[in-house]
Amino acid sequence: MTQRIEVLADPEALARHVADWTLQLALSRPGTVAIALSGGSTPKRLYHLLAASPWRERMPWDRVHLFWGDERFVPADHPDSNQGMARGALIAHVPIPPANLHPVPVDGTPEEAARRYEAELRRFAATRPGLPLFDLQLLGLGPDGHTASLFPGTAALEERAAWAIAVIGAKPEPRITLTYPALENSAEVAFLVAGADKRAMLQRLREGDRGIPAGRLSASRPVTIFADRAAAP
Ligand SMILES: O=C(O)[C@H](O)[C@@H](O)[C@H](O)[C@H](O)COP(=O)(O)O
Repeated sequence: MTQRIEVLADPEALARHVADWTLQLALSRPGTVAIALSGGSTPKRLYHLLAASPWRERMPWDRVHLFWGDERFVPADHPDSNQGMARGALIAHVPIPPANLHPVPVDGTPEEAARRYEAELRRFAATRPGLPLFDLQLLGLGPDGHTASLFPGTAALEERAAWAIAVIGAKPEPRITLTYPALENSAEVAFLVAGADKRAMLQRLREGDRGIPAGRLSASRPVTIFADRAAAP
């Protein structure tokens, strides 16, 4: 993975910078703008900003399609839901058409819900021939080196065919995660990394350490890491 890093003073500066960057990216696309969101605490401020002035007014919401890189298998109104977090921080406050929302299903069994999400992704991909699945994949970095719900030592790390799979046993609740082939199928991949507790893992990510899940991503385009100074001194 080729990567570049941008270091911002603190989480607030990081969120503002990524909000500007996301806006520019969205405005540079002529058609649909497919963004896969991440869960976690770091992007929440970004989502709040995109729902506020001046980003809210400038984003081409009618062309933006939102997906999720991973989801906890809990109802959307559960405090742990990534969809719920994005709805509360962003979606409820912007004029995005409901048809442009592509949340991960959380009904039925996790395995079957993952298959339905995969089908949704493939349907969407078919509407943009010649383009990657996503324009932007936002990712976080866990303290154990995980990204999306690709956790160390899980079978999901080896999946090269399916785009979405269920991850059972890594966390108390089942997860549904996009796999490397889907995460890598994006024009831009951006990691948002903040806080001193991420320092060691960020160092490993920067070294391209394939011993951590985040380090195994091999995107065809350079990956951008947006970090705050606490994470990247
Ligand atoms: O739903 C999730 O848990 C994630 O998508 C996960 O991969 C997250 O991005 C990292 O754990 C970083 O989370 P923080 O931003 O909270 O550190």
